This record gives sequence, structure tokens and C-alpha cells, in this order.
Amino acid sequence: MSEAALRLSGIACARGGRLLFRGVDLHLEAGGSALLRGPNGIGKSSLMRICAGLLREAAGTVERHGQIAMADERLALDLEQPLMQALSFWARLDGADAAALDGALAAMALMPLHDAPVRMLSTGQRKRAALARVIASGAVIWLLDEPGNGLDDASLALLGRCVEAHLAGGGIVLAASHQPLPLRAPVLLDLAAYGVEEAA
Ligand SMILES: Nc1ncnc2c1ncn2[C@@H]1O[C@H](COP(=O)(O)OP(=O)(O)OP(=O)(O)O)[C@@H](O)[C@H]1O
Repeated sequence: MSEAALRLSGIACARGGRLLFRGVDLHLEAGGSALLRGPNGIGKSSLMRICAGLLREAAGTVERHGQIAMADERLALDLEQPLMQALSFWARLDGADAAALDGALAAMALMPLHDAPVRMLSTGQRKRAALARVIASGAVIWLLDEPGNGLDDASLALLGRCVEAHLAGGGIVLAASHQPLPLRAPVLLDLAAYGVEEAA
């Protein structure tokens, strides 16, 4: 994990033919975290997708060293499957073993729900499941888009512990959030400072 890095240089982003922001630089090395802020529509999720390689930057360069896992508003779990089975699908793709999956479920306090069909999970339980998927992946770079949405205080504290352990192990975390997150001394990146047009 020690060589993990995520480096953005001069990133610009366009969506639907409209330039949202430009000139974004962010360098995160092993153990580094950043908190992305800015008003609705400024492009936080879009920047996350650029970091993940799911959206092409309009300008600039993205350097990634290490596997990436992202949790955003898409649950990406089969609603009809029991939670454990749905998460196992991703664990197999990510090359994660059973112990990693068990550890992630325990870390997000999901063990009592491992047989529950995903469609029956509450909003906060679904969010914890999405976070467990990232934790189990073993990826070194975590991209967390609004990870606190729907989480109660206890679950937020669990998230904080997982993030802390990940960073202590040489991981990287980039999070976007409108609410305070339990991140210790993250780099703060306010996209409003890079906006090109007024966000809708
Ligand atoms: N597929 C798309 N095609 C065109 N425009 C899009 C697409 N997806 C998002 N947009 C637009 O890009 C802009 C940025 O969206 P994005 O979701 O990145 O913002 P955000 O900062 O994450 O917002 P929020 O705080 O509401 O989550 C918005 O104006 C949105 O309408």
C-alpha cells in the first residue's frame, strides 16, 4: 500500500457541453485524505467519477497508483439477493477473500443482516452495505460520495473508525460531503473556487 497515490493536475470537467470547473489540483499520497465541498451541481460527483476513470476529464491529468473503489448514490447490489451473497459477488470480482468480507460486514455492524434481502434494507443499512463493499474490496483508494447520507451517529462513528484504519494502513480517501464527516485533518477542496459558471 505504501506507494498509493492519487494526483490530479489542472483538471477541468464538462457535462452536457457545459464547463463546470477547471484548474483543480489535488495530490494525495499514502495515508492522505481530502474532503470535497461545494454547492449542489458544482461537480463533486463528476470529479469523483473522473478520479475513478468513469468520466473523461476535459483538461488536465489524473494519476492513480493503486486499486480504486467507489461508493456513491448507486447501490450496485442485487436487490433480490441476501446481503452476504450480493456483497460476495463484488468480493469475488475484487479478488477479496471471505475473511475480508466478514471483516467489512463486522466493521459496518451488518452481521445480523447478512441473510436479509438487499431490498429490505433501510436507507442507512443500504449505505452501510455500500461502504462494506468498498471496505471488503481491499482497494487502496476509496472514493466516497456523500458517505454519511442516511447514517445515524453510531454508523457515522463506525465509518470514522474504518477510514482511520484505512489511512493508518497507507490507504487514501477522497470524500464528498455536505455534512461533517469523521475525517481527521483532511485536505479541504472547495470546488466553488474553481467553478466556471454558476451551479444550477
Ligand atoms: N450525464 C450527465 N449529462 C449532462 N449533465 C450532467 C450529467 N450528470 C450530471 N450532470 C450535470 O453536471 C452538473 C454537476 O453534477 P454533479 O452531480 O457532479 O454535482 P454535485 O456537485 O455532486 O452535486 P450535489 O451536491 O447535488 O450532489 C449538474 O449540473 C448536473 O446536472
